[in-house]
Amino acid sequence: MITYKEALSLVLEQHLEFGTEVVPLTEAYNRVLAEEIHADRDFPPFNRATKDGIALAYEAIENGRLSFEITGVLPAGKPVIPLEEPEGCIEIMTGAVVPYETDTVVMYEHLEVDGDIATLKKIPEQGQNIHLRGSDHRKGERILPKNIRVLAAEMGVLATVGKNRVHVHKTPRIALISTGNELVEIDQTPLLHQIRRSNTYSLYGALQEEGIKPLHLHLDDDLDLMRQKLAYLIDEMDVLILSGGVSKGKFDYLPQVLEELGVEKIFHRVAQRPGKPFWFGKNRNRATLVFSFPGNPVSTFLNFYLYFIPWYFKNLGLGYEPMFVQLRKKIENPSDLTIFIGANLMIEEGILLGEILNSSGSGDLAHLSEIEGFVQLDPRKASYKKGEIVPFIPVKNHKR
Ligand SMILES: Nc1nc2c(c(=O)[nH]1)N[C@H]1C(S)=C(S)[C@@H](COP(=O)(O)OP(=O)(O)OC[C@H]3O[C@@H](n4cnc5c(N)ncnc54)[C@H](O)[C@@H]3O)O[C@H]1N2
Ligand code: MOO
Repeated sequence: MITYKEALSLVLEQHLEFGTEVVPLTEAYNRVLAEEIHADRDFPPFNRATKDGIALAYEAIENGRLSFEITGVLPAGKPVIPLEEPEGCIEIMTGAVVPYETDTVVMYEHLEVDGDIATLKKIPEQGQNIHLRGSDHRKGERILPKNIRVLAAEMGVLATVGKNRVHVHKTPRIALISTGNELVEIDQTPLLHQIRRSNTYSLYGALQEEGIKPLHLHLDDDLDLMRQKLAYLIDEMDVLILSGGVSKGKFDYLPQVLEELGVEKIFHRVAQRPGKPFWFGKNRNRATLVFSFPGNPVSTFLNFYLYFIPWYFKNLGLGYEPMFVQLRKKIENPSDLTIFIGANLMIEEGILLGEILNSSGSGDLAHLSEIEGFVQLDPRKASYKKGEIVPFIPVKNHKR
């Protein structure tokens, strides 16, 4: 049996090409950019007034002038007009082009306006209230790198450079498959020996958070049916995520069927709890990856965030920085497995703390909605002290 660290690095070694595609900007949200974005003009493209008021030439103030005749009005969206008289001023609105002959904008609140004469209530600073052309970015400068997620701010940046069609990485074709004869559809009333399938619904949501719409299906523990359906899915999909049927039970057929179908086992079983019987493999010809997670609800859920998410982020070139928290209480891990315990985050005096929550084990599905992630405790004779720093695997807000 391999360690969690070894298993993770074997997963992260795998690379799949999903290809790229062009989508309309309104559909680019949550996708990953496959092109660098450059400023198509200076940012801002002209000297822009940042207040409603008047534009004037500061030299006139230096010459002792406090009152200015308004010689024109300049709204945003109109071509610039010149200041004809150096002793005059132009009424200007936020977002309008500051006339070349002027260098200072004074807002209405600092003026007394009587007819077409504006008088300063106080002496302004030269150059104030002007957002200078090119001061944010120069034309041609890179303003967004490749391989970042398009979120709200990026949508705005793409819009401002006129990208109504955006080059993004394709999302992978993923099949999400539950297995097990004890599972019934969620609209059915289970008999005493049955339960509704829930694991793949958790992961359906988790994949949707990544902008992925998986194919969602169920397989009964029937060898022939499994062979037939999985053969098709291995051909058609980039990734198979399975839940259940990978431990030592008499009907745990998956490892056997997957290998029969040419999916090479990379490992089976990891020295971790929960999630130990995880089976991971790859079909080399078709480059399909198979994440076959143990069926206990917490095991499936944890392993998805432990292995699939870091792999997916790395595969797309998105950063995935490990996160750490301080333990709020002393805790032991005398076992020989890496254990993962559900925890919440809290901040005390600016320090991120992990508070461990009690749960009744890997079948405790309802508890998952209360946790923000899992703390990772490697096997160790000495106990983990209060205040010790340990890795944390976030399951909420993991998009950093
Ligand atoms: N002799 C051994 N028995 C078991 C071992 C072992 O090493 N030796 N490992 C245990 C561990 S750890 C786990 S985890 C489970 C995993 O077993 P499987 O992957 O074969 O999962 P199943 O037996 O199919 O299911 C386990 C459990 O989870 C429920 N389940 C499965 N799928 C779903 C679903 N989609 N939604 C909700 N619940 C699901 C299933 O009904 C079972 O209760 O094996 C241990 N046994
Ligand atoms: O690994 Mo199992 O996931 O302990 O319950």
